[in-house]
Amino acid sequence: MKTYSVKEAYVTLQGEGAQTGRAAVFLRFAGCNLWSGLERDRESAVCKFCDTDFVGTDGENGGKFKGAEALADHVVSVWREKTRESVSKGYVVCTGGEPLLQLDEPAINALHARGFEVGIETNGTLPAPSSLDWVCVSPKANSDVVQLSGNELKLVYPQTEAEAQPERFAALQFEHFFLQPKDDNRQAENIAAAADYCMKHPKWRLSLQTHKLIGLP
Ligand SMILES: C[S@@+](CC[C@H](N)C(=O)[O-])C[C@H]1O[C@@H](n2cnc3c(N)ncnc32)[C@H](O)[C@@H]1O
Ligand SMILES: Nc1nc2[nH]cc(C(=O)O)c2c(=O)[nH]1
Ligand code: SF4
Ligand SMILES: [Mg+2]
Repeated sequence: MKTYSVKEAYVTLQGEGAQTGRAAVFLRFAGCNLWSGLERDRESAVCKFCDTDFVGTDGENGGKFKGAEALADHVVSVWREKTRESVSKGYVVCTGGEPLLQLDEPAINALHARGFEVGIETNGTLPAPSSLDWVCVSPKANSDVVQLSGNELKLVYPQTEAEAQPERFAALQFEHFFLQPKDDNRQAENIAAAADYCMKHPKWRLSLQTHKLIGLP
């Protein structure tokens, strides 16, 4: 039976993109294919600006889960701990790390069977199962994006590489196109640059990481 490694799982409000403000279980899988997660490897990683600790299984409600049923039961218990609505109205956002290294059809089916809608945050380097209810792809420079359709494309901005410019993605099959200012030591300039791009190219909308503004995880 497959074991799923989960860094943490908690109820918060989706802070980013078109589902901003919606209560969800954030199910953060351990591990990523574009960075080891160790600070000593950051500068040599493909993805250098990650704002997330996805190493290990030691976070809030983290752990190793044997099989899709155990994983989905755990998500139910996290949802019930916080939320006054039944699981049949539940929403789970699978993230990481890179969730598609682990999230598979049996896990999605088990979450659906318990009544959850299932969303994903992915870097797009692995194909997303078509049974997902919401697919957010966030392409990274120097990676091969294979998931070229979905609900929203959310590009961290700016990325200097030519291949990671918004123009490269604007014709792909997504309902929503977002620029999300890169959270680093140039945050103010990054927000201004993203806002300016969205004004000049109205196909794109600004995605602020609103959870960070109000102190939510
Ligand atoms: C931590 S990632 C996990 C999911 C997946 N690995 C991915 O990159 O899409 C979740 C979201 O945070 C975004 N993100 C990561 N670091 C960021 C940063 N420093 N500033 C803004 N957004 C960031 C990612 O681009 C992605 O949309
Ligand atoms: N509140 C909140 N919203 C988010 N949207 C995407 C996130 C992620 O790290 O995948 C994230 C996150 O970490 N927290
Ligand atoms: S791909 Fe996603 S999880 Fe992996 S290092 Fe980049 S932002 Fe972080
Ligand atoms: Mg995050």
